Amino acid sequence: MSKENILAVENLVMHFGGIKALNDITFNIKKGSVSALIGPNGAGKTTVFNCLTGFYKATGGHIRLTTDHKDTSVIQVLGEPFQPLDFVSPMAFIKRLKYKMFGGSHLVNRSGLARTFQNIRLFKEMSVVENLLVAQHMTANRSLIAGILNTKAFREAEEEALQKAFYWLGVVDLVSHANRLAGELSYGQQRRLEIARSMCTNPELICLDEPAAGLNPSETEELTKMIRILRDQHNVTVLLIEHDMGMVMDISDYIVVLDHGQVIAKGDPENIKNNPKVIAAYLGAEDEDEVGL
Ligand SMILES: Nc1ncnc2c1ncn2[C@@H]1O[C@H](COP(=O)(O)OP(=O)(O)OP(=O)(O)O)[C@@H](O)[C@H]1O
Repeated sequence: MSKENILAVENLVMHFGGIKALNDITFNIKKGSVSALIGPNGAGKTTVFNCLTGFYKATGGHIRLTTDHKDTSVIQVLGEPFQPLDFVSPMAFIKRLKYKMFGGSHLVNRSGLARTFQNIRLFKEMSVVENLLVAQHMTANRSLIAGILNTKAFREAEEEALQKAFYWLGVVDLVSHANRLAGELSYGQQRRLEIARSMCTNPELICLDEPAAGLNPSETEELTKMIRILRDQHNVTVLLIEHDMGMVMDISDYIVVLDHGQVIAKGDPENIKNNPKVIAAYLGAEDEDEVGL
């Protein structure tokens, strides 16, 4: 894999019983890019995200995440099945067993990948700032004993977490809403809060599942600006699933198009706009004017 790629997906397969949701998906995502995964309903986009983030254990294939500090096989950290070699090498057996027992999506997040969901999944009964503090529990330097004794290190960790929460609230323009319940925010604000919450886990790659769904045009414009800020000022690579073609074409450096669980096209927006396979298969229309490309 090229050093420039933060993510390499190779021959990814996901079956649900007889349904072949993903059939041999291969694509790479370059570090520092904004890339989009598009395709018609049911093409397999969310299933790809679910395999990347550990919500599903892929049926086959490889997913390699290369961040500044780690080179991670996502499928391995999720606990892939025992392989013949494991029964020959005790070390390989122990390693596999460790991942099977303690692996999971938390390890994918620790490796530098975070996501948001198609349906907003905030803690709606908690305040805005509490949502961001919860997101930091894996990284914050805290222990039960330190909490009971209220040690200096504990207080410093609390202060740091609060500072980070307010930093990201500033980026997504929600500082003045910090103490409101998350469930009381407008839809657009909740979407921004979800992004801030993901950013509190220090990802190098963030996967956004339909971030513009339900937003009005001015909110979509704000979101587009924010995604650019993430890429340009925070060195974050962004991979998004989106049906708003205007936004996708405007913001993406690279686009992967899926249809019926297969990649039918990859390339820059100009390339994708003019690809007859995409126009016909993805949007089911011959005329690109009809489909907004
Ligand atoms: N947990 C599951 N069990 C069974 N089938 C599933 C499951 N998750 C997804 N599928 C199937 O996999 C296929 C791809 O679904 P997926 O949600 O990934 O599509 P999508 O491209 O994200 O669609 P949309 O744009 O509507 O969100 C569909 O046929 C879907 O019914």
